[in-house]
Amino acid sequence: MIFLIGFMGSGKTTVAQQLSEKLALPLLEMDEEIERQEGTSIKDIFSRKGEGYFRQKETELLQSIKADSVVSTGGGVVEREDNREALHMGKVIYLQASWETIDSRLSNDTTRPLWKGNEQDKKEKFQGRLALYERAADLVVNVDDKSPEVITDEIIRRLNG
Ligand SMILES: Nc1ncnc2c1ncn2[C@@H]1O[C@H](COP(=O)(O)OP(=O)(O)OP(=O)(O)O)[C@@H](O)[C@H]1O
Ligand SMILES: O=C(O)C1=C[C@@H](O)[C@@H](O)[C@H](O)C1
Ligand SMILES: [Mg+2]
Repeated sequence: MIFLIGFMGSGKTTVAQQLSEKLALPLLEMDEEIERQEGTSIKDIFSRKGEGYFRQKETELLQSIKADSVVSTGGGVVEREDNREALHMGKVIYLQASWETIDSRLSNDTTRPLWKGNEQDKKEKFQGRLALYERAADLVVNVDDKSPEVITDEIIRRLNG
């Protein structure tokens, strides 16, 4: 099992797809799976049922994973202790991106309910998460100024090395 963790916009979804193809493992995109189960968007789940409800679904899904696969997690998966424990069942890869990378990638994004407020609010959320990602990771891969292909190949090389 390979878990990709990292802040919103770090490239988990993009890289997980390529990684699953190259390693010939099934792909599980957690945000997408929750949207499928709930029959609506993450944004809508947050606004109708609240973040607590979403987090509960996220934990249940994580704890239900059995098949060897590449898992693209949601950016907030490291917030709960239960989730951090569940991640130990696999290799945890942290896609580490600078604030500048995240801010420029998400500049026009309106789909992520927790990417909101002024620059300061967003930056605080980003900085508050960094230590959690680092502590949860088996492998830290910096993604700044690298293409998804280069990142994917680096992960495979370092997993085998
Ligand atoms: N290595 C990269 N270089 C340039 N752009 C990238 C790279 N990886 C991802 N992107 C772009 O950045 C945006 C965010 O990427 P992606 O959706 O994969 O992030 P994420 O980590 O899954 O975010 P979230 O946690 O919100 O699901 C997308 O528009 C994607 O095309
Ligand atoms: O960083 C977060 O807390 C989130 C990231 C997204 O992947 C989604 O899981 C949701 O928007 C929450
Ligand atoms: Mg994603």
